[in-house]
Amino acid sequence: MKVVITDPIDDAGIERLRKSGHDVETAYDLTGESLRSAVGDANALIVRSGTEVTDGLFEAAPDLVIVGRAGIGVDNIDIDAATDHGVIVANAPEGNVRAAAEHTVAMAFAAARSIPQAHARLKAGEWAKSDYLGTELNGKILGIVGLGRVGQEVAKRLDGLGMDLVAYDPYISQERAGRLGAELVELDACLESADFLTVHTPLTPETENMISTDELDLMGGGFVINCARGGVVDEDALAAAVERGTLDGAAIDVFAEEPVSPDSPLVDVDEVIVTPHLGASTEAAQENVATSIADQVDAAFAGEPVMNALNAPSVDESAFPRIRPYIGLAETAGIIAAQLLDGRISEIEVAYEGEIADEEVDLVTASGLKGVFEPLEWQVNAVNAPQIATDRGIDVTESKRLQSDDFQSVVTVRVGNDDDSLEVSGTLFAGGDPRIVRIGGYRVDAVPHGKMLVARNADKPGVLGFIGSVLGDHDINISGMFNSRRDEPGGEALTVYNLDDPVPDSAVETILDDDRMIDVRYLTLNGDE
Ligand SMILES: NC(=O)C1=CN([C@@H]2O[C@H](COP(=O)(O)OP(=O)(O)OC[C@H]3O[C@@H](n4cnc5c(N)ncnc54)[C@H](O)[C@@H]3O)[C@@H](O)[C@H]2O)C=CC1
Ligand SMILES: O=C(O)C(=O)COP(=O)(O)O
Repeated sequence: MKVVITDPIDDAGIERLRKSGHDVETAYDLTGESLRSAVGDANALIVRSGTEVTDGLFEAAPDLVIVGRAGIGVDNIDIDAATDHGVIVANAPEGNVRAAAEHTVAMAFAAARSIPQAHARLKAGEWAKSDYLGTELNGKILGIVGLGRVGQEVAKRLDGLGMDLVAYDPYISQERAGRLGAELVELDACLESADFLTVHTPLTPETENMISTDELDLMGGGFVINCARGGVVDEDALAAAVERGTLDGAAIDVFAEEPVSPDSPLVDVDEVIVTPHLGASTEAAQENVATSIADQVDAAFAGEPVMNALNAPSVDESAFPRIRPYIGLAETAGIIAAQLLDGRISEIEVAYEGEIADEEVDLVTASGLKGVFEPLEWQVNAVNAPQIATDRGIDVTESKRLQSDDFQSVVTVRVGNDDDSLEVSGTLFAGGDPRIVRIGGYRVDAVPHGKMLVARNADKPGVLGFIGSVLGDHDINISGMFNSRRDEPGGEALTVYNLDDPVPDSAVETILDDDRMIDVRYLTLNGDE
């Protein structure tokens, strides 16, 4: 498989991918057409914050399976577009957290003691000792906006250095904040009390410019640190607030546009200290995120769960071996169900009975949907199947029942519309052998594989012989067959055939022409033609 890496990652990740046998290409600092052509035949794309992964890029890379972000922030990746194209987006949310937290602490000290400014003047030959009277962090109040992974690590470190903590994060509990020694407050209260304000939220429409002129005015002094994302703090407002003395200073690692223009007001104001997005740039962090992403790319190629997928159903690694065989079974049940129902499908139910009902089945359900959509020839996989269902106005439900009447576990895909509905159930026999055990109201025992014919007919003598002879006339060999009768003798019957040879339309028509036949469908599974 081909992996294209468009922002520098640690060699450990590249080596891991090469060891797995992938063709790894690096193509840094590209934009526009050259970026599009670099990813044209990629199966995986690995980026950091330097590559904008847009809808257009997905269009240019039709074979992409996964975009791996060797780091945390995914604001540079159009995840909706990825989902539309059936591409997994995964990040590495753990590996650089400590690096980002340490950089934040370093920036707090650097701003409080004017280290960069003093350093520059001394290097220029000036002994400016009397110009710098710093601020101690000890005893001051740290306001944290966004108490997630990085925010919490910052809290622990600065609590240990004698700061008092307040935090604003509408999505975490008071109890969790309390465990970190932080008082959870509203944003205004956080701003009013903070001597140092540090932001650690992702950049979203909600957080963009959430700290602007009015918010900075509430601080009325102190320092603002942004080692999260450019644009969470309004850059012009921040530069102006420092310049007019509303704030004592600021320390900024991330910018709305990167690389930041030398003309940016933040670069211009002396009391604003800046670093070029270095929060994650430690050896340990880079090795962590690069290897984490390499492993996830490998998993995606192998069809295994991608641990930090952001747009695909996630599965616990330890549970995956238990649900794995049901992924294919649900897909097969979906394919069969979709081909046996007439008319547009407007609802799909994926139902679980028995032991499987006790598992995390999001991925199995998504595979059932994929199966239903596959015969409709929509470009679909388990990533975009739920989205496709929503886009097409198809109601999807999932149901679970811990009891199963006949088998250890049964997965059923039911498709329906206003006129009709049809369900196909499957189970796994010992050794993981998939079997279809119910089609519509019929109990069957059919091996779902390759070329199949499903026939519904009046339960009358000679019908099976008739179908067999039509197939024989067309040189079609029957490798397996299961006949099932519903109700009383003389009612309706359903027969599932496994065949060695394809069935031409003419054979289906000849069979259907017989009065005793109700319906005949030729299906192919597992990519068979
Ligand atoms: N400078 C650098 O090199 C690095 C920057 N980062 C950035 O740091 C930021 C935080 O990363 P993590 O802590 O890992 O993310 P996280 O997802 O663990 O935490 C984010 C927190 O922000 C909170 N939040 C979301 N919307 C909010 C809002 N409107 N107001 C207040 N809180 C809100 C969430 O509830 C969550 O607790 C991200 O933007 C990430 O990209 C991360 C690593 C390195
Ligand atoms: O992980 C993050 O969110 C970061 O901001 C790190 O960005 P980078 O990988 O250094 O471009």
